[in-house]
Amino acid sequence: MEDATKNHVGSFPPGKKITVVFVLGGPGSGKGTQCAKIVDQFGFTHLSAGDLLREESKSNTEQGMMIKNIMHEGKLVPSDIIVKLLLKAMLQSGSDKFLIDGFPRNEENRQAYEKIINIEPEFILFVECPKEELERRILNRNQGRDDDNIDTIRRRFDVFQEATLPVVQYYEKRGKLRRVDGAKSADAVFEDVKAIFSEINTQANRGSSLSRAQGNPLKRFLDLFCGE
Ligand SMILES: Nc1ncnc2c1ncn2[C@@H]1O[C@H](COP(=O)(O)OP(=O)(O)O)[C@@H](O)[C@H]1O
Ligand SMILES: Nc1ccn([C@@H]2O[C@H](COP(=O)(O)OP(=O)(O)O)[C@@H](O)[C@H]2O)c(=O)n1
Ligand SMILES: [Mg+2]
Repeated sequence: MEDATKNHVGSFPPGKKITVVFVLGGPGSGKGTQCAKIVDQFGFTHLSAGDLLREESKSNTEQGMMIKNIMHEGKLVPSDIIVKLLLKAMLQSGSDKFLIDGFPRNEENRQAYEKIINIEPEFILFVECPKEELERRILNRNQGRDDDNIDTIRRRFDVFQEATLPVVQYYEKRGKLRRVDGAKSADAVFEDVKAIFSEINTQANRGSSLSRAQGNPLKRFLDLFCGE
């Protein structure tokens, strides 16, 4: 991977409110589809953890090859890698409203995010959909994805069940979960999504999501990952 210390990626302007929404749901539930609609209507910056990893996997490095193999197996990439990619993309975007799609997918992802980025999510949009429908959608997705084959799909379902659902429950216990029925048409799902996002828009002036007490996230990132 490119060494972030060699790039000036900037930092979040001090005092600026940074809004983060996590978007979770089974593989094929329509996370990416809804995120595109939210971007159009609410002006968020969409960061797909899977897309960032797919891009990184193209680099002709040991890490690129490792990511490619893990994704092909339907397993989860180590959290430090994905959190680094997310933070870099957030800082480079210059945006202050982020939809983080497909993250956190396990407890380790969640803890790494808290340690390194630590911007309290406004809420977690959870797109629910039955397994049979997920399988049907993925097999018809036609995006040429290496992991959209029946063997990998089954393993991704297992990972979702075993690793991601506990994270969903974690946020549910804290009153942060906003569920939508993803089995409806994409436009019908978006009607429900709109209602949820309109709610945060009207609360836009309620204090900062960014925990300033934690200091500059870029500095924490460099300290934690790049040593000296
Ligand atoms: N509500 C929906 N009804 C039917 N098909 C959908 C719906 N939402 C998305 N799709 C289709 O299902 C596939 C998976 O959607 P995608 O947004 O890539 O899901 P995810 O990002 O959760 O894996 C895509 O081919 C997409 O066009
Ligand atoms: N937080 C994440 C997100 C994705 N990934 C990897 O990326 C793959 C594809 O993720 P994705 O979000 O693009 O998949 P969909 O849910 O959109 O089908 C996952 O199966 C994992 O191998 C990961 O390791 N960690
Ligand atoms: Mg997706």
